[in-house]
Amino acid sequence: MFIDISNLKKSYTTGVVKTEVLKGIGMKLDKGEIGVILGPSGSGKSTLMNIIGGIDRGDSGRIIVDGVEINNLKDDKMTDYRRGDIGFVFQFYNLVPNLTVGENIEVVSNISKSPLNIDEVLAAVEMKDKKGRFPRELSGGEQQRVSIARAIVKNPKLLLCDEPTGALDFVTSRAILQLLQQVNKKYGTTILMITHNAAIAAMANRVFKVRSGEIVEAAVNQVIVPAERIEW
Ligand SMILES: Nc1ncnc2c1ncn2[C@@H]1O[C@H](COP(=O)(O)OP(=O)(O)OP(=O)(O)O)[C@@H](O)[C@H]1O
Repeated sequence: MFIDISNLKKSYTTGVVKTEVLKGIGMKLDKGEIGVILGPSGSGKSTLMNIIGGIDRGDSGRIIVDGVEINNLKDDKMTDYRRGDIGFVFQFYNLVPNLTVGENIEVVSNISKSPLNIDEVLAAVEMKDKKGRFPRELSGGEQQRVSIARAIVKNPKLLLCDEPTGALDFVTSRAILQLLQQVNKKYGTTILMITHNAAIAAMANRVFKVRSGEIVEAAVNQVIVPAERIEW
């Protein structure tokens, strides 16, 4: 198992109020698979993903990623893990506005141990001809392509996508999902994606339904639907 989580718990305390956000999560994902996390707003999806990505820590439980128990890592090792092994894609792209497309990718490539070739990655996301543009000169879908290129240039073991199509229309969303499926095939990158959209689950190997901090259903898809055939 590439991701193997058991009994993960997490609470946040605001003032005197303690909220249990993750109540004993268990989930598994194999190397090279696509996993989709489905669930309503506030159910704990981003908290779970942030813990898997080393942005946050669980209070208790076991979180093994590629054979390493990450919840016990010292801060500097956690930073190495987050920087080296994990690619992040968010709903609102988070590109640096005063850097060009190429430069946005270069800043990540420069601090990576074994980066992929920038032009190859830009070609993979069909943005090679826009390398010199600034983010404001791109559509939302194009900005998301660049943010995917930035996430994969470091050749991450795991690509974490939090609502990657949340701000995009249907056609653009589907193109982005197709791109993620292509990245998964071309580079063998394991992908874990959060979405509100149940239709997207059809392109995943495994689907995890989260409600109020618990996995209420974990399903394995026998048939993986190509993203271009998904409708909603
Ligand atoms: N840093 C924090 N401090 C306090 N409470 C937090 C913190 N982060 C998240 N929460 C709370 O934890 C709960 C789960 O939040 P989380 O962002 O994980 O949900 P989500 O399923 O990703 O929601 P959405 O789909 O709206 O992004 C929410 O009630 C939220 O208010």
